[in-house]
Amino acid sequence: MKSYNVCLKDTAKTFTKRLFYSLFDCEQEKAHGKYLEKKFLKIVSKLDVENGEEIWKKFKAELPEIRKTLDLDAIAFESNDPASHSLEEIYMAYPGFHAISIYRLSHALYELGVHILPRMMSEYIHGITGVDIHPGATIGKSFYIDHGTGIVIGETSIIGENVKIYQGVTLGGISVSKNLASTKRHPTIEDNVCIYANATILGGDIVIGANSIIGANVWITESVPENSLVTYQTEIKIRPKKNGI
Ligand SMILES: CC(=O)OC[C@H](N)C(=O)O
Repeated sequence: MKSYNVCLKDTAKTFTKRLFYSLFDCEQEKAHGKYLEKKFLKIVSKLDVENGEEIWKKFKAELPEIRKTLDLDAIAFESNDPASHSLEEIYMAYPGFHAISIYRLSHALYELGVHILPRMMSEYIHGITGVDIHPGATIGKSFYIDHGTGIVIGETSIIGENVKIYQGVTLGGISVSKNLASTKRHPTIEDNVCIYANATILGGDIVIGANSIIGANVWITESVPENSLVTYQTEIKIRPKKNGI
């Protein structure tokens, strides 16, 4: 029987947690720098990834740029959410910001050709926040997720700059079949689009044009031109209660 090194899940969890801490906290960076390298090399060698040391060097060199991009995300959170009181609150308490942080770190590793560790990192943050962003997705600058929970962003999604999404949004595939593995299966969202709660947007050819607003609960399987407002009509009846009902 083949054995799988599943206890690496714990190692990947601690690695991801400390990587996040050290990205934003200089003291933590000093405390964990060596630890992170050691754990990274341990994980990738157990996962049969070649050139671990070279990958770590390249990844480390990308961290300052990732930090700058995340600082822009944090500003997007603070300037879009009327419920936030400071930038510090975003770093300390926002699940959406935690999720985009781990996504940007995992995406960098994915782009360096590492596959299982980035997926373990995204599953770690998925477990904490309910936000499931595949490390292969492409997400532009100043991305804002409000009320991050129940969100799914598929592997081949492409998201432009200044995009805002709310809880329950799915950017998914219209059909799921193994032979679609190397095709674009998930939508493209252009710059400045806002997608409200529980909208489901499906299909690799689907483009949501720039500056559009996608209303809550819509189900979209066709492209939307720039500057559109897409809403879902439902009929709600309100009447006085009769005999207690
Ligand atoms: C998000 C989504 O469409 O998932 C379905 C499948 N895992 C795929 O990547 O196509």
